[in-house]
Amino acid sequence: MPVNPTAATVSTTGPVKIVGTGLLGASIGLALTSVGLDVHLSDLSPTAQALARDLGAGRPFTADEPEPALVVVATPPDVTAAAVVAQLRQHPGAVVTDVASVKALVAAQVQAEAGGDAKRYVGSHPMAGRERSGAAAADADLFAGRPWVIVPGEESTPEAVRVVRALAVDLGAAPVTLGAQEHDDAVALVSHVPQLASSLVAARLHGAPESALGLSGQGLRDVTRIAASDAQLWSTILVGNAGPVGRALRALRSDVDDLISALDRAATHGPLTEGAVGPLARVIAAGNAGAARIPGKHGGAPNRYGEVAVLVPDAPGELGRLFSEVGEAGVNIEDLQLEHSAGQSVGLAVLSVVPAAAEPLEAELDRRGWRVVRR
Ligand SMILES: NC(=O)C1=CN([C@@H]2O[C@H](COP(=O)(O)OP(=O)(O)OC[C@H]3O[C@@H](n4cnc5c(N)ncnc54)[C@H](O)[C@@H]3O)[C@@H](O)[C@H]2O)C=CC1
Ligand SMILES: O=C(O)C(=O)Cc1ccc(O)cc1
Repeated sequence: MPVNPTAATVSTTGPVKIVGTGLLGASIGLALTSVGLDVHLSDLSPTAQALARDLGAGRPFTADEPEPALVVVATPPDVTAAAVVAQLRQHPGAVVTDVASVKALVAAQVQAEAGGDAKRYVGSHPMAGRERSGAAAADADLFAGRPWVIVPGEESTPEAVRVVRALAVDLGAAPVTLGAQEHDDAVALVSHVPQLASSLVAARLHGAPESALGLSGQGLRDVTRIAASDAQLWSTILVGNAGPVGRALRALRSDVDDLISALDRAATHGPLTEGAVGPLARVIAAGNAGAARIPGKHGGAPNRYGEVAVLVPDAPGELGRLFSEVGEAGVNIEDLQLEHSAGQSVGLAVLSVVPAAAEPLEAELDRRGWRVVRR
């Protein structure tokens, strides 16, 4: 589904230079080249740059290129401020933004080192990504419908802010303006602690017996999806937001301590002992209330795609047959997830389709004898 705007509707003017051509840089490059903008790529790793080029995210930056109007720095957070300052110096006519997941540290370093050039810098952070790094995982539609935080510096000009907001809008995102500290506190809660929670739960599975792992279901898969994230990138993000993440983790630890006390009471004195059930139920109920506040879940903003889950027999050709029948029903598969438990004779294919196609497709697959799972 084309979710990016056409060349006629974009207000970003090129050339756009992208420094750091991994997941984020290449995704931005793909989206911008798809609407006809001139995109120049630059990466410390020649191979990362060549891969982004080969995927169609732009062409390598060379010294004879026309000056960029906009530079997007998409490097890991620990080198982002230095890269921003270098780009401000190298391109005196360009607006420079970055997409790092931490903002206060980057803003402070840019302000300290860029001097008068800081007026052309505006920080930003698209709240979109994946648990995979590198250009190979890039997607032009990555930002569609996602918030994109704009963090103007103390000295940013209104024009520089306008240019960065326009980039977010042109990539299909919804710009949200926040201060650097406000941003860092928010992402500690909605992104950085969830990453750690996922990693902590998944880490407990290391060394678990196969017989236990064989019982894994969707709940465990949901909680551990982002445990596959890149360890080096995430360590850099977490130390870059150490204060807010540490505070949020302490609050979590206090809740965990309450749970352990209640469980210890139940383990020692029996499940019905006074003070055992209450704290456990309170945590689950508080979790219900918290989860209900996440936009996009439980009647919030609509998801980008509808999902149709179908049980597929574990036999040669069955998945192919499902794809052909979805095609015959006139529905395009936008994305696919396969869930398969060891030793089971069926797998679950979760097809992402445009929302309006989900229900009719379920009905059609039912009619054709497929076992549709309504979740
Ligand atoms: N991965 C995600 O889901 C998200 C990441 N971000 C932020 O985007 C930035 C990039 O992350 P990813 O694209 O995931 O990482 P990535 O690892 O896929 O790509 C980073 C690229 O930067 C290059 N690089 C490193 N140092 C450089 C330097 N000094 N100059 C030029 N290139 C350099 C690397 O060679 C690599 O190709 C990070 O700051 C991250 O916090 C923001 C939103 C989501
Ligand atoms: O995969 C997910 O669910 C994410 O939330 C991706 C993500 C990772 C890092 C960020 O700084 C922003 C977004």
